[in-house]
Amino acid sequence: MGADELTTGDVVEVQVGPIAHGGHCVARYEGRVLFVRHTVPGERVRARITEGGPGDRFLRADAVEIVEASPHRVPPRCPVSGPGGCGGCDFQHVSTAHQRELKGQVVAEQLQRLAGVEREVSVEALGDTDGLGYRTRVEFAVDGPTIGLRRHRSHEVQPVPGCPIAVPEIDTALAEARAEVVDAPHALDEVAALDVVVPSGEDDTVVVEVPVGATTPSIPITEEVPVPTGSMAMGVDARGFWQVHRDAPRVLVEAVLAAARVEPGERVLDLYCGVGLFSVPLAAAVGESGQLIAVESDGRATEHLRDNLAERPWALVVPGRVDDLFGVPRKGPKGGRGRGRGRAPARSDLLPPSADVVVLDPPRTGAGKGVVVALTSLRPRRMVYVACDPAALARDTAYLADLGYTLTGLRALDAFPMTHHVECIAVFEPAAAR
Ligand SMILES: C[S@@+](CC[C@H](N)C(=O)[O-])C[C@H]1O[C@@H](n2cnc3c(N)ncnc32)[C@H](O)[C@@H]1O
Repeated sequence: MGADELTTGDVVEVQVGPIAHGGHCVARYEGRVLFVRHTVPGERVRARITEGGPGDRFLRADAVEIVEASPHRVPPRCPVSGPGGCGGCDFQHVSTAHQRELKGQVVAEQLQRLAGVEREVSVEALGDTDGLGYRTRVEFAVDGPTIGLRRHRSHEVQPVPGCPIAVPEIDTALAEARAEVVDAPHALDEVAALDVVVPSGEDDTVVVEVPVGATTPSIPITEEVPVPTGSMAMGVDARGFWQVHRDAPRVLVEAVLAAARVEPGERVLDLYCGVGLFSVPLAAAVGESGQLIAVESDGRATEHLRDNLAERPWALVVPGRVDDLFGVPRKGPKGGRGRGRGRAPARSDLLPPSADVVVLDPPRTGAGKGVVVALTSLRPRRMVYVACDPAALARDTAYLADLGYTLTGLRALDAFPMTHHVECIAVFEPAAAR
């Protein structure tokens, strides 16, 4: 079969090359690039094309037969994780130690390619190393009486017997929901998803029924996070943003505090702060002679943030989008006259003219050039950038370098075992100050 004619459904034998960002490996078939899932670098596999055809820049494929296996291949711990199955995990077939090596290679490759930074990256396990039983939140998709998880790049629902990467309480809740549907087959007809949450600060599992075409009720819960001074109880919505790995809140707080090296009396910005996982301990670190400014755009998260910071009146909550508050124009839709085109909005007076330390934890898209420019204009002595997407981090690392801020520290945490996701904590300092 000629490479130019390859199309969805065809099966070809390929030698698998390096890991790429996104949970797949790169392979070539007569020069054409294939992104192959369910394989490991170095393997020889038969791969079925799952997306793409003649004229496409690359094709997506699943390894459906392993001709020569990698020594890092292990039997998947989940029966529905293979080709065509649940799209939640990318690396069930890879030893957890090698998963971390692969993620380290991806972070290093992104930094090298997008920012010209040469650095070996080793990814740290969070607590246990088997990569199972860690998720405290799972949103199950519902399709009529079927409860499951979405297939890869699809809306189809794959029924699941349970979720081995979730804490056991989640499987118990799933079994109860299933039993209910057996008794009443139409019970979930108006339900789009079941969001199951196991809050660390409460005894009971919370199951949120997400209705079809209607607003989901907001259900406040309490998370309890061990911190150096004891424990902090934080209010958050059951469906609001919260770190999914049961150990991630504690480990991330420790890592951010260690990276920020905040002194009493300093002014610290915590941007994209959610309900204040970092804001609360940072406010404690600056003390009442200092100032903590916490910025978050989500309305419900901001309400929780105010409550969570209530005992620290030197902490200022600024509701709104970081880009808007800094007067950074938003990008419009491609080629269109999108919102934000034209004159930039004015910078908000709520933001200070300078800061000692900036902590930022933006969503997957990263901060972007405009925000990075605004942050460097505050002349912080340190920026701590928490990133869930290594490509966005690498792109922003390049912008920061152009503006005189060098990457001086990096930790990568395996906060999402079995998936390709990785959490990075990067430290940037002014080049001249080093
Ligand atoms: C990755 S979460 C981090 C939250 C917090 N640091 C934590 O670990 O719990 C990113 C947060 O940024 C908020 N967000 C997204 N875009 C934003 C924007 N443009 N400006 C301000 N906040 C934003 C989201 O609502 C979310 O709470």
